[in-house]
Order: sequence, then structure tokens, then C-alpha cells
Amino acid sequence: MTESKDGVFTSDAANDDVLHVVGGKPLNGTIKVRGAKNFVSKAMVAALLAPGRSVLKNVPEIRDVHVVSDLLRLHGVDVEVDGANGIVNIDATHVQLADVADVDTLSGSSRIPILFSGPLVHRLGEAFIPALGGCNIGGRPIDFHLETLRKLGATVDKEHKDGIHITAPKGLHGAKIHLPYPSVGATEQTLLAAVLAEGKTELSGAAIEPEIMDLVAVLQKMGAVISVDVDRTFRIEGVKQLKGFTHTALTDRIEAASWASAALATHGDIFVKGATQPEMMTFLNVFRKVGGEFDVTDRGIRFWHPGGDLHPVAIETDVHPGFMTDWQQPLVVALTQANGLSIVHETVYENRFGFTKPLVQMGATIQLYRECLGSLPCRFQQRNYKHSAVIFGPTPLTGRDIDVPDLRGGFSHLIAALAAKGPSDVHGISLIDRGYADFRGKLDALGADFS
Ligand SMILES: CC(=O)N[C@H]1[C@@H](OP(=O)(O)OP(=O)(O)OC[C@H]2O[C@@H](n3ccc(=O)[nH]c3=O)[C@H](O)[C@@H]2O)O[C@H](CO)[C@@H](O)[C@@H]1O
Ligand SMILES: C=C(OP(=O)(O)O)C(=O)O
Repeated sequence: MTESKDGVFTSDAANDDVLHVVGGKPLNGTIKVRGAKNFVSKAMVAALLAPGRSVLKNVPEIRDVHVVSDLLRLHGVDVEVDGANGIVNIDATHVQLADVADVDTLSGSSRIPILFSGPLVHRLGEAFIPALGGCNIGGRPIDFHLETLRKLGATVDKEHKDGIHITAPKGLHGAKIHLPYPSVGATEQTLLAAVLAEGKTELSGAAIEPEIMDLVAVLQKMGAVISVDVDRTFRIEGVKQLKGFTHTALTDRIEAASWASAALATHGDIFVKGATQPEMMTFLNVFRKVGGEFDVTDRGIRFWHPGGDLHPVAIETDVHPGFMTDWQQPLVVALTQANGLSIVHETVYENRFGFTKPLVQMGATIQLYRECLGSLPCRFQQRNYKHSAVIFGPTPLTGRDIDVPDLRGGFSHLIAALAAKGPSDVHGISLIDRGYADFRGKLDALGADFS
């Protein structure tokens, strides 16, 4: 691991990209989970809306924080990251330059640059959206984002040599917007663009993930006026200006659930300090049905395998408050050890089961189907995507060479290697640094055998 100039630890890809794991040992011990990757990066973008200083606390030491810090700096924002204490100071007083060099290099590892659109248009009159990165888990179109910006009065030029060029010659204005699907990113896009737009915006069909609600809390601290109706409609009353904020990020419920699944798959016992119950209720219900035990305390949640058989389950991923798409990959590894047939119907992303192939090579019995194996309305019905998985267990797993395909799939491979008999080499492991802070230190604390 190397420490960047702003104190964020990242893997040195050349030296540090393979993890040699000797599996078969239960993970036991205590680890601490900090703020959510999928909130912190958005709150950092929100800081761009206001001149002045913002302070974000409980920030995890992950690569995405480093990427967003560098993106902000390209636009003239002052960013200091205190990685050890989890504090990011942002001063967005001197925002300059909408069209910046190097942005393509940085954005290659993140989808966040698209969320700069509204804030940059408000602060500088224009924005450029480069080619976006992020996990390869489906087509990941941005049509909702662009349509939202157009509805708010932006002009979108897709032919510009420096990326999609967004301008608003007459400023952004409140509008009535409906999302065809409750997209997390498009909801955030609308919030970040509408808070300073002139007049009222109504956003129906929105996503209401806890990370989005924490972003709303940040925007409210900054001076925004936002309400949400029971039917997932946000109402935003544009204000003339915003100010900086101080905020403590909500815990990363994806990371917490990932360690919970690791406890289950390895017959372990992990106390996840910082994990909170309300955001994890749907996961906790499934964890209990599978046969895992947990104990919620004021400081975190303890997850353990109580011994005996694990039980198969049928789950469907969905937007909040459903079972998160990012929870399914680590849980699938635990389900390979359950006694019987489990079914996972993925309704959020069309291509999120690629990670199961190495699991099958390790000994799991997993069959993928194009059909919807569930009852939720699904956009992938009658389409050519293998988006349902049937997992038959228990099957012993055997260690092998694995290539990390994406963030959550990669963490699930790590769990599989830890649960498997014998050694595994997990290649491309630095991808996991995008979203799992100091996972090597945590594995060490849990007694894993790796080098
Ligand atoms: C950085 C971040 O916060 N990432 C999370 C975010 O991703 P992200 O914000 O990219 O995901 P979305 O919620 O936008 O995507 C959900 C679905 O909507 C589709 N869609 C989205 C936008 C659009 O313009 N057009 C369109 O068709 C997507 O292809 C996907 O099928 O929410 C996902 C769903 O909880 C999580 O898995 C990701 O971890
Ligand atoms: C898919 C994910 O992230 P991103 O949207 O940043 O690729 C994720 O966090 O699992």
C-alpha cells in the first residue's frame, strides 16, 4: 500500500495486485466500518455548490475518495484529506475551469464526474462529462441524467471533443421530472442540479436509498429546501445560494453486509463496529433466514455462524427498501454453503452475475437463467440477460487462481478464497480498494491467512 499526498491509502498496482490466500479458517474478531462509499463521493460533489468550507467526517480510506478529491482539485477546489482520522476539508470558494485536462484519466475509475454537471453549470456556466468508469455490471446508460438536465433547461452537446458539453444559457429552472426507473445516480443528479435552479422542481419515481437521504440532509444543511412525499416524489424549491456544511457520513451498509456474509461463509464471528440496524433491516432479515445470527448493539452489529446447517433462500434485488443489488454477491458465496436450492433474481443490473463463473470453477453449483425467477416487475424480462441465479449447496470450495472482475464480485471472490480449502491467488485485488477501506488490515485483524 502507498499513501498519496492527501493521506488516502491505495494499492500500488504493480507490487500489490495479487493476494495469496490460504482458506479454510473462520474469520473471527472485530473490525470498524466507516462512511458509505456511495454517499461520501456525492457529498464531496455537493460541496462544489457553495463557496466556502465544508467538512465531511467518518470518511473511509478508499480509492474513490482519492479520485473525487483529485477531480475537485482539477476544478480549483481546495481539498485536504486526513485519511487516518477520516476527515475531508473542502473549500470550494475558488472554483475555476470547467474544461480540465486529466479528467479522462481520473474518471476512468469512477462514475462520479457526471454528478459534477449541475454544480459546475451553476458555478461556472458549463460542464463537460468525460467517458465514465465504475464497475462493469451492465450497460450503465446515462440517458436519465441527460434528460433531467435538459428538463431543467440545460443544453446537451454530445459532439464536443472534450466530452458531453452541458450549458445553460438561460440558467437552470425548476421542472417536473419523472424517472422511468428509480435510479440512484439520476435522483442525485436532479437534487444537485435543482437546489440552485430558479423555481420548483418535482421529481417523481425517484430513488430513496439511505445514502440519498443523507445527501438530502447535507443539502438541507447547506440551505436547500427539499421535501419527500410517501410516493417517492421529491419537491425541491430552488434557493439563490448555499453555504458549506459539516456532516458525519452514514455507515457503509454494503461493506458491513459484506463482512457479515464473510462471517457466514467462513463459519466465523465478526463484530462490525459502526454498522447500524435501520439501513440494514432488509439484509438482516435475509441473514437470519439463511441461519446466521446477529446481535445489534449501540456500537455496531455482531454477525456469526451458529453452527449447523445454513438454509437456502429466494431473494430478489431491488431499489430501497428492497434487498440491495450490491449485497447479493457476497451473500451468494455464503449460499453455496446452504443446504438446498437458493434463488437470486437480480432486477437492478442486467449483467451482475459474471462473478459466479470462478465460484463454479472453485466447486460451487450455480446455474444462470435468462428468465425472471421471481415475482418483482423486472426490466430484463424477455431479454437476453442471464439475470437469475440458482445456487445449489452445500458444495465444498477449493482454492484456485481468480481474477477480480469488479468491486462487489471481487470481494465475493475474496470471501470464497477464504472459505475454500487450499490456496488461492486473487489477481487484480487493488480494485477492491475502490470501496473496501484497508481490507488487508481488517483480514489480518480477523485472523485470515494471506500474503
Ligand atoms: C457510486 C454509486 O452510488 N453506485 C451505486 C449506484 O449506482 P448508479 O447510480 O450508477 O445506479 P443507478 O441506480 O443509476 O442504476 C440503476 C439502474 O438504472 C439504469 N439507468 C441508470 C441511469 C440512467 O441514466 N439510465 C438507466 O437506464 C441502470 O443501467 C441500472 O439498471 O446505485 C446502484 C444501485 O443501488 C449501486 O449498485 C451502485 O453501487
Ligand atoms: C457498482 C458500484 O459502484 P460504482 O457505481 O462506483 O461502479 C458499487 O459500489 O458496487
